[in-house]
Amino acid sequence: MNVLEIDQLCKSFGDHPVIDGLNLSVPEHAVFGLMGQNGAGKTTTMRMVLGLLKPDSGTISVCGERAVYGETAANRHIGYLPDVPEFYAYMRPLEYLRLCGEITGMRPDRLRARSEELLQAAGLWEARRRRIGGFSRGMKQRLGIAQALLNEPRLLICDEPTSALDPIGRKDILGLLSAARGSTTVLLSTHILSDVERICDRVAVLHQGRIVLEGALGDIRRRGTQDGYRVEFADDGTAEALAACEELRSAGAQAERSGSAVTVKLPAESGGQLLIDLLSKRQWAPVKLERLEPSLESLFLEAVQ
Ligand SMILES: Nc1ncnc2c1ncn2[C@@H]1O[C@H](COP(=O)(O)OP(=O)(O)OP(=O)(O)O)[C@@H](O)[C@H]1O
Repeated sequence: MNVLEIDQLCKSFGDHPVIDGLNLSVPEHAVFGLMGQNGAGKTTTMRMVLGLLKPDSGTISVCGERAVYGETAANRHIGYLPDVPEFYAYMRPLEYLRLCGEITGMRPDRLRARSEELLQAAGLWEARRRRIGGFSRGMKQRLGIAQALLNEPRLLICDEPTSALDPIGRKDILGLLSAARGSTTVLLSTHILSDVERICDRVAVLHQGRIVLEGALGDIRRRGTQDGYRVEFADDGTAEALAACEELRSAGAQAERSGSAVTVKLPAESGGQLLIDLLSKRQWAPVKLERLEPSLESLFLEAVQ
């Protein structure tokens, strides 16, 4: 079942179309990375899912329930972590969670148990007597996740949750989001590709208002239009000869030499056979031949160019 379904969504600001026929399905229990350049419309999309912004057209369903601008009914399925969560600085974490739980009508015994459990999971139990005003950005982000998970939402939406954090803070947040996948579905917007590679099982790239690339991370890698190899020789001369080889160029390949190794990028349809045939015909025996996994960065750049 899909926790989130977006169908033909459009949104313009003035005469500037930001979202232009967006379709997106987020399956249950995925950690789904919504990628896009600055200004691609990731936050705009999330605000429409939360009913905070009115789409010009199109539909959004959360757990089968229509999300409507200005109405909060579909939001009971959603936990939301904004990029910079705001807190009352004078409060302590348990007080803050109690306030949030009371606002949404949680039962007092359930609220207490859930708050304690989430503070432990977020690594904030030791800090439970400190005021939030003295928390680091990473601690605030972890408290934000605890708060967003309080009501056991089916969908946790996080808007660039790691962008302001140092590597340790990032690792903590990614660990928490990854652990949350057992109990919820995580939709995470980001332009940090290494974060996506670390925790997401599905990704979508938003560009010019639409999804231009979408799927499971492994499938997307296989779908790249270039097939890369690294060929290493015992000497620089053979590497130079391969890099300059006319047959590679006429097959639409790119070759780049570094010392005695050559990186060859072949069009996907020609496959590695072309390279193997060439090495055998010229009797250029490599000491090492490896296939390169396309990086998410190269796939992302290919999708948005
Ligand atoms: N309320 C608004 N009024 C006018 N233009 C807006 C408004 N909100 C967003 N925009 C414009 O819509 C476009 C998409 O913005 P949005 O914040 O959704 O992008 P984003 O993908 O989240 O970017 P970033 O990664 O930089 O946060 C931008 O050009 C932005 O200037």
